[in-house]
Amino acid sequence: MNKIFDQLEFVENPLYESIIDDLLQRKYSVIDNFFTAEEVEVLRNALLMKYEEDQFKKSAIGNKTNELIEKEVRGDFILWLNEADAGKAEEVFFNRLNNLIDYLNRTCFMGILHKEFHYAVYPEGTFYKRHLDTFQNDGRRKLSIVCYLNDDTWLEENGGELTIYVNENANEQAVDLYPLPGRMVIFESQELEHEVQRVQHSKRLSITGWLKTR
Ligand SMILES: O=C(O)CCC(=O)C(=O)O
Ligand SMILES: [Fe+2]
Repeated sequence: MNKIFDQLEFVENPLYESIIDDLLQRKYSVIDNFFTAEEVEVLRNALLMKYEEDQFKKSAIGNKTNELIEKEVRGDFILWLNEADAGKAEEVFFNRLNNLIDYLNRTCFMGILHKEFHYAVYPEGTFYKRHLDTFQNDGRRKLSIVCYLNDDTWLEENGGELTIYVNENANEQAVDLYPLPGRMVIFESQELEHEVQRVQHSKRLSITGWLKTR
């Protein structure tokens, strides 16, 4: 199909439009129920199976120092996803994300060419100290995306909030977001510092990733 038909077929998507509006206005967007309860359950089960099979690795931080210092910064365990040999669960995930990426590229000329995603498990007692995602020394990271895979028994006292630091009229404000199942948070990687508060009583499950240019 040629370009003109492509454009004629374009259908405005209200959800994606609201994400774009949020990003333009405040550099982050929170989308509850981006994934359905069933999709979250399937992804959570896939994550837990791999976690129990010991496929996860202790996360590292940009400048490799020693284990002790790393634990003081971030305590999660991760497993990178490979879209090329994704299972059924991850296929649903990538389809949904690719749709959003296509839309962003078409409507905002975002120029997103690459993406990288990993599963993450924050065991009880762990956290990720305040940082910018360019900490990982990757200037190509444009948008950070986090999708939460906890079950619906997740309680406020479990902590694990994602705190995003936003500047409003030169005042810094901390926005606390609970890792609720099906919730997706998307924010500007180069702009917003954020942290994961200490997780209590349970482990915190998610997929985190980046949309990248060039
Ligand atoms: O899990 C989250 O809410 C955020 C994770 C994060 O900041 C990161 O992996 O860089
Ligand atoms: Fe981060």
